[in-house]
Amino acid sequence: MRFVKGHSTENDFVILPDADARLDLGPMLVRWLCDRRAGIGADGVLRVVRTKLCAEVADQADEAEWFMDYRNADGSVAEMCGNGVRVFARYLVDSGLAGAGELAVATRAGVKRARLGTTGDVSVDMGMPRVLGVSSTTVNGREYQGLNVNVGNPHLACVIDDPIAGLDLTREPGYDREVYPAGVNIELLNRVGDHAVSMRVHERGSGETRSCGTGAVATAMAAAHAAGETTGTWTVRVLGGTVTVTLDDRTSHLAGPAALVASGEFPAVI
Ligand SMILES: N[C@@H](CCC[C@H](N)C(=O)O)C(=O)O
Repeated sequence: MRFVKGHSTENDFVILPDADARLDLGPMLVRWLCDRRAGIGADGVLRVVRTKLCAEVADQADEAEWFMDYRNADGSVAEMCGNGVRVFARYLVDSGLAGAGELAVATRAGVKRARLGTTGDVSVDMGMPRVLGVSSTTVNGREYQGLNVNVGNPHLACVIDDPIAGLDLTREPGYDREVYPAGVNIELLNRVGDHAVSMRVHERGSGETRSCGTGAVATAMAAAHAAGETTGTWTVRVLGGTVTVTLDDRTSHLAGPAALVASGEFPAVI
């Protein structure tokens, strides 16, 4: 079985080319692929499959030839992955499955449109994030209030005064399971300058990661909200680099690097 390894700002993925939907991608295989000691190692898996062959997204096939079938490191399925969709687009272009320019990708959260050249950064239209209210999280015994934002997947983004560098995110932060029955991605952020924030994230299904694209959009939304703004461009610094989020009154865009770094093979039966 062939794989490609890619990342954006160190949020890393195993990419599995499966154009004809032949692969039975169960949670055990995903967990092995993502295992950093016994497997290949990644925060998640991106299966590359023809949209028309996947019943759950076949209605998007007229607009997007390829479906990003995203899985978290624990084997769970998620609706959307902002860094993943940019790495996915880079893979499609670099492998000749799509041309550079604007490129539609089917996801469980609907069609996303990426824009990229033959090299360089990838930008994606992430849609309008939905602010659903406020909620709170408990990290290292401290409670923080934040914004409940849906970016296709669920987020709780908290602007905090405590320095995020001092937080221990090795364990899952506490959250309100009535508000988030299917789990949540939790971002903690500090303002670090004019329209600039620094963010750490604990991802549902993957633990602390070095970046999260949907999390960066939720973060920009929370930072804008705290500043009394609804539009604008935000620099979001993460442990693995920097991404940019632009909010306008119709949609949001996420831009930043996306790179393919290795390829190889693993046995079909592991
Ligand atoms: N890292 C991703 C988000 C991946 C999915 C998330 N863990 C979830 O379960 O919703 C990103 O870049 O957006």
